[in-house]
Amino acid sequence: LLLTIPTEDVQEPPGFMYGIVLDAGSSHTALYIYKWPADKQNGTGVVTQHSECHVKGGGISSYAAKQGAAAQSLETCLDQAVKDIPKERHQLTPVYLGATAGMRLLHISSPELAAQILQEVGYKIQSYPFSYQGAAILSGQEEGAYGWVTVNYLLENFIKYGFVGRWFSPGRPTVGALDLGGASTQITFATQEEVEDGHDMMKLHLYGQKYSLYTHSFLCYGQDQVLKRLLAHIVKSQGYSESVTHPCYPAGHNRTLKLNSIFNSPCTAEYKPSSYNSQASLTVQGSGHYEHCLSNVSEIFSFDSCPFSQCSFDKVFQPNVTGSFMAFSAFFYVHSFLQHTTGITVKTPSQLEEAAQTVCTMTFNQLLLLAPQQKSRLQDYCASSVFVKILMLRGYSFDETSFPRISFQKKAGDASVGWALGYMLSLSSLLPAETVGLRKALTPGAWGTLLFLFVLQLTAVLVFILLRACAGKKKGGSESTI
Ligand SMILES: Nc1ncnc2c1ncn2[C@@H]1O[C@H](COP(=O)(O)OP(=O)(O)OP(=O)(O)O)[C@@H](O)[C@H]1O
Ligand SMILES: [Ca+2]
Repeated sequence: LLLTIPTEDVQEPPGFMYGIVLDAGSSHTALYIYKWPADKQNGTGVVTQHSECHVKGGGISSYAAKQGAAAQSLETCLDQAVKDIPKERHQLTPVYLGATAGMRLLHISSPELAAQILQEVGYKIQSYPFSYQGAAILSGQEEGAYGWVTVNYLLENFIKYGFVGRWFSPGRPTVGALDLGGASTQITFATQEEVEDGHDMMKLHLYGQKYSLYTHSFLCYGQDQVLKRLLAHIVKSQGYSESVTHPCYPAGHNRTLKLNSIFNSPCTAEYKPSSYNSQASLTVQGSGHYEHCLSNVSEIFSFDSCPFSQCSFDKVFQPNVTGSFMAFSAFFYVHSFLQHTTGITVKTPSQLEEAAQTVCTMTFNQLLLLAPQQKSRLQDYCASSVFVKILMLRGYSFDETSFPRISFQKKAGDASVGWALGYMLSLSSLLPAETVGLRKALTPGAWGTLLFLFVLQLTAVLVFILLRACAGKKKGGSESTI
């Protein structure tokens, strides 16, 4: 009967709820729309990505000098969101803006400008029909932790829907998250080891499980800022002359730039000359010399003196890396460029080194033939690859065993990997601390019928037993008379 009676989980067609996150990164802003079935119990792992929109131009912090321009840059994507989300859901749709390292840097150099930009983008979002939930600068720890939440939510490592119609804890280990942005980089993973610096520790309570995370964000170690710092270091070490040799640029490749474009960031302050003409031109001449590139990139890290039992670099504590990792954003771009241009499958530390070395010795024209659509970035891939190699192998200490357990990807299923999804899940009620129990429900009609049939069956059995007993007595009585 249970098999034949139709059960219903929903009384009406489900419909979706929506949520929007604007990821205001240092190099660009992306708008993500997420959705989940409107009737589903909170927290049951059903949030998926509906669509995404990439804002043209730079990150919001790059519009510091132009009042109103940062807000205006978001219009196209916000207009798109109005079209992507059904009209009747607009007012129920929360919208969050989170800014990362570009705004952290602007906050260092000019807190007033940073506040003004946040305010103007906030006003712009509020002019749309959605439910505005604020515009904030995320701390490095938040950025790392939300990235980790996204990765593990998408991999269904917190809870999973079983075929018997119940959510359960899959009991799998979680996966670490490695994010390489334009201005900062984050490493986050669950660890049993003691985290010696309290700033790098985060405790999360999700779905009835406790997670102890190590997370650290390195400001000025995002790809764009590293390239800037490398140039600044080269300019300084070659005596601030008007023309410098860059060992990580392809041999024979030249470039001219303004000194201001190197020294306009707090990340290059330590290399800045005491006085200089910001409009002066600098000629950079590539030499494509792998060994020199390696030593110059190594010099922008500090590997000496550690106040803890062990450090990654720059006096930052790090426990041993453990388990699997997902590496996204520029880790993915660099990894896929290396594999595409060199034909080497980069799965081990030595393959990473071999591929980086190969790219560093290629000429600009060789690179252009292999990746013509990336013309403006080609000069930087050798430096970025060498940086990724040093950061992962010497900094984070991934080795022959742990490196192959890193998966380089920008998407998991249909969703982009980054902190945005984890941010929305955490700020809304979609990520409960306690475990969720969900049962199949019967419609009242079916429940009543079953109850009636059960009572009927019970009565029939009782009547049957009673009749049998009576018949037995009668039989016994007639026997005694014989
Ligand atoms: N398609 C691409 N190919 C290669 N590199 C890219 C591509 N798109 C972006 N990048 C570069 O990758 C780096 C990281 O980009 P991403 O968008 O993750 O940074 P962001 O979010 O703007 O920065 P942050 O997280 O530090 O605030 C940047 O240096 C960016 O210029
Ligand atoms: Ca980012």
